Amino acid sequence: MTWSEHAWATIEPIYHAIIAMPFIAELQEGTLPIEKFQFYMAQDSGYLEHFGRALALIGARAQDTDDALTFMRFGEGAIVVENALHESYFRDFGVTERGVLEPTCHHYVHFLKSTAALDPVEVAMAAVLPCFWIYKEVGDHIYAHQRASKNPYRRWIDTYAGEDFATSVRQAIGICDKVAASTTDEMRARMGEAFITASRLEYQFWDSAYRLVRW
Ligand SMILES: Cc1ncc(CN)c(N)n1
Repeated sequence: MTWSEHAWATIEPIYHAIIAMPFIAELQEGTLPIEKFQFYMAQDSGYLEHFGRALALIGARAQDTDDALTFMRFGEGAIVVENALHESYFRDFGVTERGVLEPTCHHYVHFLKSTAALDPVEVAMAAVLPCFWIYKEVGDHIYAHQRASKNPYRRWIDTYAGEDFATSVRQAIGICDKVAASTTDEMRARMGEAFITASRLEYQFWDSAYRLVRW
């Protein structure tokens, strides 16, 4: 079993809890109240900026230059491509400003940035993996189960169910498996812990958007 297969098996209950969340079910049906999606969008815009910074930092710290380049490109993608996407979502969904990072987003981005800066780079790579992998699985799940012919959230769903994103996800998983294969059991366990923490925070991110949790 590869490191990533084992890691995914450990977060399977979290993933199932995520796809059972009202936020995801209502996104899929197109019935999610607009203010919950607006809250999510505004927080996610802040998230993506800091996620991009964390990815660039991991790129700078990666041992292998190909991996460094891949992570720098991930960072560019998060900041440039996804923020541009969010600008158009802001217009389409009537979000006027990003606002402050609310508690869950604040905690999540600071977990990612401190891990990227201070923990071994393998652990940092594992910490950002759920941001790729869970979104891919959730995007595929929603895409496969959607029934509404006119879903206002269709473009969002298509982004994460698309082939471009799938390619990045495969690359991120591949790099984690490669670095895991050449490190110690202790480091693999630390990678697993970081993967679980970020997966929990993915759950919290959607949950707090559904409940509109503010400071
Ligand atoms: C909170 C969060 N996590 C992950 C992704 C996907 N890059 C995202 N847009 N937002």
